[in-house]
Amino acid sequence: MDSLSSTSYYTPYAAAWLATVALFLLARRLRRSQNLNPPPGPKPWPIIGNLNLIGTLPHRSIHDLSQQYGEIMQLKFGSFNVVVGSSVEMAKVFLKTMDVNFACRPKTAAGKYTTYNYSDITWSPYGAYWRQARKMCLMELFSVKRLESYEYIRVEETNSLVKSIFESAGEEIPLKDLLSTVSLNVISRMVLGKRYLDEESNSVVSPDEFKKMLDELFLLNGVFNIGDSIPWIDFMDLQGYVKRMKTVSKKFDRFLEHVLDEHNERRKAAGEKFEAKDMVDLLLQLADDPNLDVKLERHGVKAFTQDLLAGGTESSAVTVEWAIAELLKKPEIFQKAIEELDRVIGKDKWVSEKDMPNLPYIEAIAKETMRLHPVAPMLVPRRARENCKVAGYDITEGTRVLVSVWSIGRDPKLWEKPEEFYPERFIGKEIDVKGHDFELLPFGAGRRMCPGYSLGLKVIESTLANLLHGFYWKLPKTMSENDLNMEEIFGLSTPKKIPLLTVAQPRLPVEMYRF
Ligand code: HEM
Repeated sequence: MDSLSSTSYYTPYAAAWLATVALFLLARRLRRSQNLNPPPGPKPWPIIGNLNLIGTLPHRSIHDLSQQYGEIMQLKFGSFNVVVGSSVEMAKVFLKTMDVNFACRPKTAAGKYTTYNYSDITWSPYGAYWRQARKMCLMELFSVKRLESYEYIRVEETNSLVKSIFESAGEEIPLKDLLSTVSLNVISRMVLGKRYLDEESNSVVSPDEFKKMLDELFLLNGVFNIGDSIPWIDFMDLQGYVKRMKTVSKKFDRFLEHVLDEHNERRKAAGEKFEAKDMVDLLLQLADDPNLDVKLERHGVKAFTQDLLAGGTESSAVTVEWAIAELLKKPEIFQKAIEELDRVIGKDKWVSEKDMPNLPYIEAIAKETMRLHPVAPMLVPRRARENCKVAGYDITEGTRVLVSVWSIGRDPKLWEKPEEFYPERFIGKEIDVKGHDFELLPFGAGRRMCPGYSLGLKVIESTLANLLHGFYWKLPKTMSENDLNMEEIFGLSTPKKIPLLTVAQPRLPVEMYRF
């Protein structure tokens, strides 16, 4: 009784006290924001901020704005500050000097609904769970030894790509479809232990359906979902994206449950003699490890597996499709590539991964493609963990940070005739794509840099080299170089808007295509 009466006695005082504290904090925040010196940027509208300035290709809208406001600018997306760095100097600050402050990701609907509530690698916040995930990538999943041990898979799958192109010689080929089949097969065999998605195998999802699921996942992870910027209208799901996220994530879950069950059954049956042969085996073993700093739960294993499948499939196929499209516009580059391949490899051999250091022109084509068509034109968004100053400007905690590698790749101060596809610009230059040279960052840099970059690079370079070695490439008869549409669509990756149709003719002796 006593306690009840004392509670009611104190309630008005507590409410008044709370209101005073809230007012004090609000006033302090206001005072502080008035004293801040934010990066330059367009004046935001109430509620929407600057969202009215962002078109269907956000990287292009943001590039145009940065031409006006400079190498560091601040936009407002709904109620969130978004800072964009679009020069080598700014990329260095965000991804190197102050990387630790920007190594977090914003909370987005995509992270919540498509990756088991941020349990994957890409969307998990900076902290012990994410650090452990990166350690697993470095030590286990993408170690040099592990990648080498899977080389035979990459060779077999490239051979089967070459064979299927050979069988369609002279016909119009939708190249990206074939390329994503190869990368899906490579990654599926490395991660899941087999081509789960063979037409014949009894998979719960058909290969076509799975590719559609991956496209949808990539798109939804990159779209500008209004609810992420204006949280109080999130529940309305005005663009219908959240509904689509929930649908695609249900489909993935059904598939991943099936994969994990099969792997666990095999593990149980093998008992003590069990040996991990693919990445899911490794992840399940890690999930059983009592010494892990942070427990890896079943949904974590599913989220990591999905990240590996998605990261490994789409990006390399998109890049190789862009490379061939650029070459079809400039046939003289084909000629130079062929000269190098004939001289270094010869017509009686296919290109192996070990040959790549001897093929500087092919490497240059790959780099030039990634300069003009980076898969993630503004990387994956980061989030400021604390207030800080960059270039004399104040960046407040929670600000979303984009690094426009798309703008850096087109910066006339760095590249002569930046819009021109000109692989020669890399010949004799020590610029690599591994996060050291900030003028070319297709995989990002720093703590959040792509953990799969060496696998991605191997797949891109050797697929491209063998496609150029094995075939002459032409546009369909009804098309000229000027008809070739080079527009892109925006998502987490940036593929060609209109998939490339092309015609291949074998270039090597017929017996070379019998595997
Ligand atoms: C052409 C190939 C690839 C390209 C261009 C690419 C590009 C990128 C980029 C730009 C990022 C964001 C980096 C940042 O925020 O600074 C990233 C992150 C990531 N990539 Fe890749 N990637 C490729 C291949 C792969 C492969 C093969 C895998 C795995 C099998 C993979 C898995 C990931 C993961 C898990 C992250 C998130 C890392 C984190 O947030 O800590 N990627 N990738």
